[in-house]
Amino acid sequence: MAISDLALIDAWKDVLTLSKLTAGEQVSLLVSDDSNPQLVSTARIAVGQLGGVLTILQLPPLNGDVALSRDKSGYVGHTALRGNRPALEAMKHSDLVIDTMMLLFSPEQEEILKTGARMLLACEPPEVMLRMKPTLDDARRASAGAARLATAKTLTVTSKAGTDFRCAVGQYPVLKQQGFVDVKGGWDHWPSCFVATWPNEGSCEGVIVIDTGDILLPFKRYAREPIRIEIEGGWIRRIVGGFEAEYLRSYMESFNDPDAYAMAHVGWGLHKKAHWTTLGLYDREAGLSMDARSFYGNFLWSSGPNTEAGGTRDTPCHMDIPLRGHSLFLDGEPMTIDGRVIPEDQK
Ligand SMILES: O=c1ccc(O)c[nH]1
Repeated sequence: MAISDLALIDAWKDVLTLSKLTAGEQVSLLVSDDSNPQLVSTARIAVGQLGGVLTILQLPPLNGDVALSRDKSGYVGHTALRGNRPALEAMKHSDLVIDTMMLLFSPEQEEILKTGARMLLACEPPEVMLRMKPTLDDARRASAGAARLATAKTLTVTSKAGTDFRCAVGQYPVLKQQGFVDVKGGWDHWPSCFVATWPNEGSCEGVIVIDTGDILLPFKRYAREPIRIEIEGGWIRRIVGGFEAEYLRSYMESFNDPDAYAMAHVGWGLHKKAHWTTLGLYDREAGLSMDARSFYGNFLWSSGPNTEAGGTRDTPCHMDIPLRGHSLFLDGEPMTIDGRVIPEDQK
């Protein structure tokens, strides 16, 4: 449903203010051919009204001929920034980068963040961004989850459908997503609210069962039957089931890249305005489905790249799989039980 430019300009101003944009700061707005025009035009006005010094970087599209879908998260890491020194330097000299193109999982993103620039990814449909506009309350919940995750040594997950998974954590940083970026060198994504980390290398063991109705991204489909993922030593070894399992296997095989099978981030959703149901109501090409990644109490696990965590696996194949009805424990303490968030400070 359409929203007014005025509403979106106001939302940008709120999110940029939460992101501590101050007058005189250098802001780069990264745009590509499939950036949402209303997002771009309203961001320009909001940055201007807050006194930011704006540079717009328009980069050509890439990967269209190698990706198997139009989803920006369906082929990650290799971006039009590779080899483009002027654009990279502009971003490295910025205080804030607004990314409507999707640099996530690229080595260039890490290079930019190391300079202290803050980065905000923004590429969902405008009305979704408005509905899920970040608040300080989202930040409070995400910070509480992240603080608990930062001291954890083990993460275990179970479900009535048969998930029985464990891993050690602590080797990699915590990923806290709250929808705005208020720290130097920080990265965030409007809209989102969840926490995660990458398991210690080689430590993931067990089974994850994707049940009927669970979501597979970037397929943007609800599974119509269970899929059993068998994990040993940090790697997905077998994907067992019927058609759904065959589809997933076949998609992952098409990348012809062993790193696609590495376990990547694991965590739980903390957004109260994100819905499991919206995926069924939207055209599949409309956005990334941050509702699915963020809905309150999900168990979000993923496969493939870990460059975002400072690792070296930069495979373009990245699955994000948010599951319902799971129980997630840190050192035996429940964060979720059957998909319900338990700690008071994350409510
Ligand atoms: O915002 C995001 C989007 C995808 C992902 O894997 C992590 N965070």
